[in-house]
Amino acid sequence: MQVITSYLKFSSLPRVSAPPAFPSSTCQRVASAGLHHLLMLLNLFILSKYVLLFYSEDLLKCQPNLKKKFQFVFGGITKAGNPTLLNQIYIELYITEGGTVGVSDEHEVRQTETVSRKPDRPETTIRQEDIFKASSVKDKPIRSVLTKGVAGIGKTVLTQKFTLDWAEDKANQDIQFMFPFTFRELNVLKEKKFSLVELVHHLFPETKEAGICSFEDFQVVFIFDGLDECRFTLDFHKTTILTDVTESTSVDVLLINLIRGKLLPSARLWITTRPAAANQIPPEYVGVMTELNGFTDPQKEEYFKKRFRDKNQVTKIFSHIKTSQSLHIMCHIPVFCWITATVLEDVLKTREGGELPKTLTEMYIHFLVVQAKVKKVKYDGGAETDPHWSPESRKMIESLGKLAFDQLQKGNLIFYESDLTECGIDVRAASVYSGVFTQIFKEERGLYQDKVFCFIHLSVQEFLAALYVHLTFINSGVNLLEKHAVDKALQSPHAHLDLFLRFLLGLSLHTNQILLQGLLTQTGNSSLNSQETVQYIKKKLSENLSAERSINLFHCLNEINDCSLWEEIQKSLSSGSLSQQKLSPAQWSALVFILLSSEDLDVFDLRKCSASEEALLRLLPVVKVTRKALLSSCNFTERSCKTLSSVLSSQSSSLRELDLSNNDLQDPGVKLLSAGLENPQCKLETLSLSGCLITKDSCASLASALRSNPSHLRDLDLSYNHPGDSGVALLSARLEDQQSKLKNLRYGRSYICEPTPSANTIHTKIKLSDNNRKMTLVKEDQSYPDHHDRFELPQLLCRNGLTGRYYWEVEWRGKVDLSVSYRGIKKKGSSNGCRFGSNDQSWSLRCSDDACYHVWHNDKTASISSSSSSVSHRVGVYVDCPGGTLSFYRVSSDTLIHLHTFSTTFTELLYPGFGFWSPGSSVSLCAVEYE
Ligand SMILES: Nc1ncnc2c1ncn2[C@@H]1O[C@H](COP(=O)(O)OP(=O)(O)OP(=O)(O)O)[C@@H](O)[C@H]1O
Repeated sequence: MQVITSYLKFSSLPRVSAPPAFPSSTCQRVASAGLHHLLMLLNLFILSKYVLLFYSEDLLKCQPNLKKKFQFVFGGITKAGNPTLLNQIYIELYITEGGTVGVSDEHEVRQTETVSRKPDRPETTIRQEDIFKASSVKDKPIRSVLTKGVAGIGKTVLTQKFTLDWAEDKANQDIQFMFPFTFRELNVLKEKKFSLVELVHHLFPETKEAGICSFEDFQVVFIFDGLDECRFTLDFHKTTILTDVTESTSVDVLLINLIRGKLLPSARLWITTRPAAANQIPPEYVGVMTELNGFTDPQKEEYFKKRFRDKNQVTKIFSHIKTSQSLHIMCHIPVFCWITATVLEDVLKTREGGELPKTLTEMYIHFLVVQAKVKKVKYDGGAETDPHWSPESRKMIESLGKLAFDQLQKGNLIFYESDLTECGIDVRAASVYSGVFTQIFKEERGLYQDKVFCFIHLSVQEFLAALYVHLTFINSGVNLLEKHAVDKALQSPHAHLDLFLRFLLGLSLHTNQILLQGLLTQTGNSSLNSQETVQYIKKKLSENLSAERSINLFHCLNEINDCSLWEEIQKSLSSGSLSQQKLSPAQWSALVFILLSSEDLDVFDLRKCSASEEALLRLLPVVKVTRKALLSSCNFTERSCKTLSSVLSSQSSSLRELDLSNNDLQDPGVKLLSAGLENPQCKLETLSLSGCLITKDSCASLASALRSNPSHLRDLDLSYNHPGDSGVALLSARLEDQQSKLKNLRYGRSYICEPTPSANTIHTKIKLSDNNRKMTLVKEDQSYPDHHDRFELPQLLCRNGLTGRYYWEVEWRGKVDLSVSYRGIKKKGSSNGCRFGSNDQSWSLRCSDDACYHVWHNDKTASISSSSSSVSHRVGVYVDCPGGTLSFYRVSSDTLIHLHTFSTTFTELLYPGFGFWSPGSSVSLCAVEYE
């Protein structure tokens, strides 16, 4: 074989047996060679051609085996029933490039790089057959791809399709060998020793039969599916370097060296994993990171069309799914489509309408019930109306549950006969079990031709394991988990108890226990008390968990219908514990998934999560289902306008009120937005564009949009902009139009109020005059009665508690503070706790004749840029309490020039306040006219 290989090196090797073209280099050499040489070259060419034919035939032997192995999927396979062809049910999956390898302490620098590069790079999608041709890596071939995806998103099916397309000559014809491994298979070889060549021969015996012992000269692809299931410790630090493909060692050493690129460096690798286990591979060995994002809405429908060929049945089932938002959303994950299809097929057969499953646990309970029914009717000869749980089937679930739990604890996903016996499952009956509960338990021919077993999908094992823990506690009071289930899941190294925890929590709900009536002979307290668990989860969420772990805990809260979920997600996002830049696209979609399936989101306040464009784009599906979106002061640009415009023109959008105030949208942004507004589908009723730096051009596009679609918008707020007289005229014409619904138009200065100084807080040396509208710091004490609220510093609060939006204007002299403050600001003493702007209770613009303007909050200051700070003595203050903004403007010949905006969340009632620094300094409240 060595000789053959060296000849193969000489020419380029086509994978199929087509005769190779006479190499052009050979032709050139022929021209210049003598006869002797000519004959020699001819011999060599014929020999190489012969070898290629011979070898290609061997290569071809591998393909049919792979084809045979991968043409079916488990979903729907029954031993007695019809196998499902992968090509028949396959839906093209949406793979995105990007995402980061999980948290890994050793490679922080590299990770920071990856993360910080990410926002500039738009996500690109890749087709399955192009997985080694990612667009982000153009300059060199991609050696390794790591694909992350949550449980059941379709990683295995994807690798299967990739292999099948190759084996069927449909794609990637430059690859000569493809070796698809699963970590499940490899785990079984944990104790054995192999060289790489022996390992390939062992798992792909056809390569051994063909005598193929060397792969250096071929384009070889290794696929390793399910890194999360890996039971080896992959220690990249300590494992010795191995370069010899014929040297025997343990499988983990082979794997590590393949991944490092030391062993068979020419090979390409594709590894798939659930996200939490991705960090087992150091980022430097990952050429490209990709993520699987599940089905889009049309793909969900396509799935059901392919699954049920009867059109009526598809329409019936799919319209059922659509009646439950959470179910429809859940079907974004393919395995739930499969389970849903199985469940609904049964539900619709037995009863029309009725409650549809909403959570994962509910869905799997229904699935189990369906299996019990099938067993009863198909195998036990029972009638449809008989109770579906019998003492035998109860016993069977208990035994399968024990097996699932014991093996999950040990990290085993493949079992031997001895494991079954240990759980009280009769080995002889095992085949009956797999025949009966075919969709739960399947029998596979193992590597040594002995029988091995596994559950039809890992999630089914996770569900049955949780059910077993629950049953044991209810029946005997024994808690099989030595510690709190949440801790146990959080401490499991590759998050392999995450789904288990979700199911366990789900089973603690009484409503779910009812669904299991007949299997559970009694309902009762589960090992987890829902309320205590909610508190415990919230505590854990406040600790520094990885995004994956936090997201699983959100799923858990959802599973027990906890209504504070949205609040918790907001908290994590706004506190930075779930840092928005670090969330991968799939993690964002997981958050959206949780939010949409759990909450009735009437009002959505983006600022409570993160006031940014990035967050808006990620959470857009949430914006679409809310009635009122508060998006003020979020640093939006034109990009957001374009996206929001598409939401406005979407028929399915529920949005009726949109607050975009205090974003620098400017005219191009508003133009984009107007395109959405003019769409007849747009049903927006209230739009606020206050303080968006817009001019008469925006008014023109808005007026034109309102002419095209006059039937919905009622309130339009354009205050604090520069519409000019012509802009105002254009929009005022819409107010007068009979057809138009527009009733309220705000522009110019709006929300005007006049603060009233509070006599109880005013410092004794501040004199009130001009009907209490002028305040001056004087040298003499004024005669105010004693009051515990009186400031000991020369300042005062006004009486007006602010809750909405307000604007006031003042004329000032000397050195003064124009402030807003919570009422609780300290009054006594002269420390920072009392002075406006020097604490977290108050915000202040300090104006002084000589030092221009400075803003102050919490003892931190910033000066205002010189271009806008040429001092005028008239200042406008605009506060938007719900929007969390406080803006200051310089007023110059009736124009507002923006000085500064504080963006925050006001947690208490605000009060206007004024402070004075030098005797003679004064503030006068101005009368402002509505425009
Ligand atoms: N592209 C697809 N088209 C149609 N059905 C799919 C597709 N991907 C997955 N499915 C369905 O979902 C099931 C689960 O998919 P798969 O086993 O590939 O998920 P996974 O991501 O490997 O899950 P896990 O991490 O739990 O191992 C499949 O058996 C199949 O029924």
